[in-house]
Amino acid sequence: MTSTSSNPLSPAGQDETPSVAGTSASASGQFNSNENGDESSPLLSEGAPGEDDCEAGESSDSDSDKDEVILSVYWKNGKLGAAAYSLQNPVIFVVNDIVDDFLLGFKVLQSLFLQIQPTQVVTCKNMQPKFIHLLNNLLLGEMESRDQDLHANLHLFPDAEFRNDNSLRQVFTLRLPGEPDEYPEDEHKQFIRSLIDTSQDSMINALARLLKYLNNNLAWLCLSQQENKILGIRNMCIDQQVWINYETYRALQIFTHTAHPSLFKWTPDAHKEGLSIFGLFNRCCSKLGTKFMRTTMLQPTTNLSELTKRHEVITFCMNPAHEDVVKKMQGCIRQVQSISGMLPRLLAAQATIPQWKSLKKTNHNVLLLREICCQFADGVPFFQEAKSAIPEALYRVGHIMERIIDFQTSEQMKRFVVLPGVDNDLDKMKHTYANLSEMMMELSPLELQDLPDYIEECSVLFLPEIGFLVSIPMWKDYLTKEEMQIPGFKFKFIADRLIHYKSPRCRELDMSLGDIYLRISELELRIMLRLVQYIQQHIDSLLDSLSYVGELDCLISFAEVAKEFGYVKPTMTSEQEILIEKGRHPLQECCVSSYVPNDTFSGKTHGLVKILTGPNASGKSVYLKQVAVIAYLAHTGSFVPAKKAVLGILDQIHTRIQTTESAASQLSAFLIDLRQMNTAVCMATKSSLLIVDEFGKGTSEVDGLSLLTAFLTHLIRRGPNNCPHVILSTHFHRLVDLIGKSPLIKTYVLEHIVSEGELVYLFQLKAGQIRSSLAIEVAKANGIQPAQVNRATEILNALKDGSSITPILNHKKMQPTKMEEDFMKFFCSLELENDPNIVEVLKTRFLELK
Ligand SMILES: Nc1ncnc2c1ncn2[C@@H]1O[C@H](COP(=O)(O)OP(=O)(O)OP(=O)(O)O)[C@@H](O)[C@H]1O
Repeated sequence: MTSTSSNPLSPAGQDETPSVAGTSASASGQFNSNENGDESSPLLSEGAPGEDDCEAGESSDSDSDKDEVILSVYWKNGKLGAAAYSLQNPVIFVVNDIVDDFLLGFKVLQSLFLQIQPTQVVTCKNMQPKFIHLLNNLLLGEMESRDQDLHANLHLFPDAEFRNDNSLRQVFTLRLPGEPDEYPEDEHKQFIRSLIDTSQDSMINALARLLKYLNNNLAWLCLSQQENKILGIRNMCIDQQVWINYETYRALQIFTHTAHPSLFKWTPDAHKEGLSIFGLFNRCCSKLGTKFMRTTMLQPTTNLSELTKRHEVITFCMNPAHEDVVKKMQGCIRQVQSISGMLPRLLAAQATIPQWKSLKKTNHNVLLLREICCQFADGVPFFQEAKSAIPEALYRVGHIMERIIDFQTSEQMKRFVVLPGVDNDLDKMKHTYANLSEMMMELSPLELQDLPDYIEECSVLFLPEIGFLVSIPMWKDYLTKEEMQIPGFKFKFIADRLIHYKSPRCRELDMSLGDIYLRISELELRIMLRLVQYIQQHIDSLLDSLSYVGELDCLISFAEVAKEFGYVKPTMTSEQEILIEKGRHPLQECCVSSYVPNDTFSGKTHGLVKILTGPNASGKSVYLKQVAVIAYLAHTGSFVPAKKAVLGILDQIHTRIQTTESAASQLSAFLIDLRQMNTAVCMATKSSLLIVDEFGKGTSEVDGLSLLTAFLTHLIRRGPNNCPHVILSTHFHRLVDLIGKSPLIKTYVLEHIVSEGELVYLFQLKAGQIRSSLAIEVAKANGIQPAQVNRATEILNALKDGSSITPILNHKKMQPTKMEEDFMKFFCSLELENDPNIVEVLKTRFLELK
């Protein structure tokens, strides 16, 4: 893999990172601490060193090995953010928020550990127990390999310290050596914002806590406050994952949230998916599949074997001979439900009957799916995995549930009812309980014998918790309290003109059988608890199986889209190349009547830097996005919209396409552009793809052109072995001349023809370069007023010739009036030479005309 996939915190990792061109010098890690030992750059500007407020014990061993790597992680709402620092490479690395959760096995957290190999971990103690448990285990593994004590290294801090506002404030206390000392507060904040994306809540929380931890442990870490030991801050890639930031996701329309159109359904969170890649691909038939697809799209992978595995499933599902099998699989998947929501209730033995039913149905269908997968295991490793991903133990779980729960009666009684044959005592009690009515019928005549003669009828009944009662219809319309008293019988209550009494016989029955219902319920509850305990042992297997089902659903969905739109399987290689034949933009091709496909060849032999020019609206942006989307899709395991695609594994996809100004970012549009460009140039390796659409248009042409030239020159100077794939479009036609010649650069235009002043777009990419964006022709074709088009043409011609341009306000006067024309004619007819009265003559004639 590429250099970024190694531990970036190692000193070697630092060396491999290129130095930075552009604004953010500190991000390069090339700065040294303040040479004068000036106290104006402390490690952190706030907080008292030497104390630590964490709950776990701290190692205060000042002689400890100083190869300390501190990782701070924060996980909330399914998003993990992290920040890390090592003493040997004193740069902070941040990992922007990324989807990770226990259903996905916290894969991101695990690869972060493998990559960073932290010696200290800082996190919030209110994280889910599963998260803390995993951290413990990971750290334990790490510590075992280093022969260190676990508890000295896991630091849990209260939740209150991870509040976004406080965290951001803490982050702004960070002073970096690249920043001028005299920066006022606002500019300092803007400087920090230009380095990291402050909208990434989890990352900011993790970073803030890391800074606080470092600040409180200066002495222990052998850092002096005078010495600035944080030399920079950089974004970090996670191993086996393609680095893509949120701006790129937005620019490529991977996800698009639009507010819900229904006024009734409107809430601040009511979003629905707009036109997006996710929307196009999501044909999953279960929530698990949709969730898996979202995660897959948020975690494009560089793992070749994983991608090959996904491709094989898609190929299988696209085969017309397997249509029925796929339908059967989908039938099962539809019945599978995500049980994570019901888990707390289930494990607390409080699951409702519908929840038990859904658990049983889910388990049953997961096993059916396993059987289908096993039938086709030969040649499809993903199906082979079904055996281990869906363990046989689940058969037993299903069998036990079926054997124990009487679903039909449970539904009627709205409580957990156990089937006969599970417990002898229970069966006996139920038998007695079932025979109670017969017994009570036999008792009624006996009770009537003991009653006064004026009472002609009675019955015996049983009420749970009250016990046995004699029920007598009212023998008079109105009965006084005294009249209701019957010797030997104790009055209980009246309901529906029936008076209920406790007789001596009832009291005896209460003693022997009265709590039978309660005992039955208690025994059934105990059986349920045992069942829950058993299920709990297999819950992880069930959750793993659900993740397998989600993945299968997602891959079937990929296959359906690939089939419908004619996508092909990309060949993934470890070479530095992107070879796409007749590529298409998956969304754009659905929006135009006929889409023109285009090729993309990038690599050492084809050139790594492509500069695209073309008239406005000739298809440059669409082409750039098309390449990025195809490259991106290939790393999700999906097929791609092209005739043929061979793609070298990419470690990062950067784009500078769309500027989303937001109040939250508090950066101007141009600063956002700069940050995106700077991040790309700093991070990109030879295996990265940079897509740049019209960088520099947010400032003056000269400034924009200069910056773009500088960024590009920096990348090209890295040579064929280190230059990333760069595809950029620009209206700065002098760019190519300014950069100079290099075999790495190839120039392209999007074909068009101008016929009789009319511009016709062909959208076909061809080698070449244009010198004009034909904006005036575009304006004409798009209904701009002829007067404005003419004036624009006039100015353009004047600029080309270098002649002067008459300001628009004087322009009208340029058109001579009739009087002026007459005057000019008269003027031309004069013999001017040697006429001393010429001025007087002219004046007189002018006044005459006026
Ligand atoms: N390959 C294509 N086939 C068919 N239509 C296309 C193709 N590419 C682009 N178009 C159409 O052209 C329109 C303009 O494309 P695009 O926005 O990419 O132009 P542009 O060159 O980037 O323009 P500008 O320089 O003004 O930003 C698209 O909205 C789409 O309708």
